[in-house]
Amino acid sequence: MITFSKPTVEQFFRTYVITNFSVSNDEKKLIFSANLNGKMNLWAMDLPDTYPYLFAHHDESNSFIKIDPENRYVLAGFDKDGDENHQIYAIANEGGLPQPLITGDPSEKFFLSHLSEDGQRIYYMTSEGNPSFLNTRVRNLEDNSDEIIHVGEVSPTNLTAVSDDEKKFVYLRSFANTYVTGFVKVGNETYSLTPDPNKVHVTFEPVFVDETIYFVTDYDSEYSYVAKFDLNTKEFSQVLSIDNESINSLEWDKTNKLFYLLTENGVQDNLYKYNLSSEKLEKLSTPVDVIEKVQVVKSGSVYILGRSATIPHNIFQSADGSGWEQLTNNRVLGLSTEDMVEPDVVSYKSFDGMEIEALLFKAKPENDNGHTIFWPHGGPQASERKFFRSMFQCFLNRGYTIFAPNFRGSTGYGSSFVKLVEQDWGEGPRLDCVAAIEWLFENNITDREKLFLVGGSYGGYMALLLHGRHAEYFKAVVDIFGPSDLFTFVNSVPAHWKPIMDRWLGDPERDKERFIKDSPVTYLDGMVKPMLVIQGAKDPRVVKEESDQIVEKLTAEGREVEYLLLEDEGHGFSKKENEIRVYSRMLEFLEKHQG
Ligand SMILES: CC(=O)N[C@@H](C)C(=O)N[C@@H](C)C(=O)N[C@@H](C)C(=O)O
Repeated sequence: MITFSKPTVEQFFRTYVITNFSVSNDEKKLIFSANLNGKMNLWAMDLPDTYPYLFAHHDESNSFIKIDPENRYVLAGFDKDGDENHQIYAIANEGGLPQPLITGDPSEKFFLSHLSEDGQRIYYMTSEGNPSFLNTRVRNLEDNSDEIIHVGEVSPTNLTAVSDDEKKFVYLRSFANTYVTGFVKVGNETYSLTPDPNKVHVTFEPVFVDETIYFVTDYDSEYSYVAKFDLNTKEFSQVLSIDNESINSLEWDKTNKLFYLLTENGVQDNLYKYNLSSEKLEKLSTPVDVIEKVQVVKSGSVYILGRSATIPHNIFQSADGSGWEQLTNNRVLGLSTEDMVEPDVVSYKSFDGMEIEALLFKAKPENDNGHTIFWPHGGPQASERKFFRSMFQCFLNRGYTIFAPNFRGSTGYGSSFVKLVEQDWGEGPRLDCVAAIEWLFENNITDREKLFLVGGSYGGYMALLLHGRHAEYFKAVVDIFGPSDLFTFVNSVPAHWKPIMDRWLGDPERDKERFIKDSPVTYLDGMVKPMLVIQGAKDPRVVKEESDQIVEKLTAEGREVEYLLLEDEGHGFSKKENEIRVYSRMLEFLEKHQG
């Protein structure tokens, strides 16, 4: 009989990511962004035909897709090599090469906010002339006029909703990830959507429904809920909350007068349907655990993009939220879901008794190499969830067990929990990681001599910090674009992040002692284990200098450090060949240091 060899790294990394999609009003065209041909491009399906064809070729990451309601053109945002300076392009309705529409100097950003119902006016935000707070402008496609309608001030300000008559505008102003206020502008009048904008809370997902603005907020609450602002009485009131779940997105079905609500519940999402007139809330079953986008079209059909731990990104459609048809067939080359690993959701007590949830991916006995990878997630105000990562499934297949804790500061566990990392990047979350490691040993999941540490972004920062302060736990460490020095990091982030750095991380002068204590570079002497550092040269969030400096300093001390720099990537690896290069190198590095 013919026997086949074990799956290769290449097999896992030939899985594609779908980052976004949009369906035309008539549901004849579905456009999605994916790296199907190795780089990120736009692909389309002429529904009900689900065979994808190349729709727009640009080889760059996409930030949005918007189809003209009259099907004359498509708008899309692209950056350059991961620099996140997204600009707005137009594509013919039949597809082709994107042509610049609202663009400027390559260092500027242009974000789509809203396209008018008739497809004639494009509302957008730009860094041009206001890099920290952003300005809002409207481009009229009929006469090509372009005017400013709002000057951002105080903090980054985003136009988030426009009424059908284009006379009322909702703006959100961010002071932190956990402090976002909303206000509506009607003529010369401005009203706060919540009773007191000076109270710390978030406001997002505003939707105009006749004379009411529905939105999501955690105003005076631990979990975010749906609230409304009555434009006639100017009154705020609560509409709907779901016990212990944070409502995260709100999609309005205009035809059936109902909302699709997406909630974040720890490591997975739930989808609900809420009928506005009957006030009936219905929980829907979904084909995936984590949903990244929901779109409801004119007919009332609902489309979702999502993934589970063993199911890569796919797009599904349902007539009414019950029963899903899978439209894309994105799968891992030659492997079934049974060949992969579904995580266990576990929890452990941290140093102060706080309960921390975590995902434990156990290597299958036939693959198990006895080693564990400890993975602190990025963000930090994000979480590790039940979503497919080709890197995880590949490493599991090679025999590594993976442990990913949702340390304090992670999202999905209420507003107070997520705030615990603010102005405390290096103490509480680090001790949660240390408690997790001890828990792995105590429960015989991991052998003391067989632990690796791998993390990206904030997870890379945590990997560096844990390495510097607790090197005894690890055999070797992989840092993927992690901040290495909080003093240099705080000054090098994108301009529109700067106004929120104080609440998020702190002030380098006021908090000098803490910045020193929590900066990985303070602990160079402790970084004695072999290390691999990976960085995208165009990363605008954690700039190349953050990795350069730690590599230079450790090399000067004679430590064992490998450095992989990718010239055409930013904060992530969007190009297939780069992804394969990065993860093959990581695997080689781990195998070399198994001992
Ligand atoms: C709204 C927003 O973008 N806020 C940013 C300050 C933010 O939280 N960004 C994170 C998603 C991020 O990029 N963090 C880096 C450091 C990481 O990936 O960990």
